[in-house]
Amino acid sequence: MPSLARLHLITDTRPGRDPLSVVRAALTVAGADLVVQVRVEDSATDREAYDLTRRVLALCAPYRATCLVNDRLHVALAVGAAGGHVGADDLPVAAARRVLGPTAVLGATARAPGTANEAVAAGASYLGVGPCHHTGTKTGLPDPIGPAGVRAVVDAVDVPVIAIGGVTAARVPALRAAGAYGVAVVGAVSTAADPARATAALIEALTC
Ligand SMILES: Cc1ncc(COP(=O)(O)OP(=O)(O)O)c(N)n1
Ligand SMILES: Cc1ncsc1CCOP(=O)(O)O
Ligand SMILES: [Mg+2]
Repeated sequence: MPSLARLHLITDTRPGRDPLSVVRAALTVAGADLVVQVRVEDSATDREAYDLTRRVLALCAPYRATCLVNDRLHVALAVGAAGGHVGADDLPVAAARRVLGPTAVLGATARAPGTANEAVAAGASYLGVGPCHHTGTKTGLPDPIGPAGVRAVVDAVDVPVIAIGGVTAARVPALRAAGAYGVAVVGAVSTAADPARATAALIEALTC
């Protein structure tokens, strides 16, 4: 299995966004060094999620970039994506692992060492850890854990930690110093005036 890319771009499907053009731009810069996670609004139908994921997968394929699906693991299986990501409101990690099979990429959300350990024991192959900073992309989240919170999880597990929540290129060095393997972003790329340039800045920050 290829190693996990350090930059995870999560699709922004809020009204008025154009997730496919953002994914296209990011891929031209990052290529295989990108994970694209398809995340749709809870109100989206399975058919909408399926159609978007098929399109994202088609964009990723020529670059050999990894495509994951948030929450809806049946969609991941249906399109042949590399795996999925689950959190507290989704299938439990062990159940998600059974659904996806032993070799799929499976991410799980954690914000503390205890839940992080449980997720890894249940079969998570990476952890999404946060929110690290305040974010305008998702509401109802607990307080940000900052780089120190990331460090606490990193020290507890032996899988890659992907920091999420308010991540910008400027914030990457502190997160990497805290032991984060990589970062997941929505707004830093999708609301940028130039998503390709924003992707390049994140890649550069992650490679320093
Ligand atoms: C890489 C990564 N980390 C965390 C999340 C959040 O997942 P979850 O807690 O299930 O929340 P939703 O994204 O489903 O609203 C993620 N998607 N990706
Ligand atoms: C889905 C999710 N889970 C925790 S923060 C977040 C949103 C991250 O978006 P942004 O990169 O715009 O802060
Ligand atoms: Mg979820």
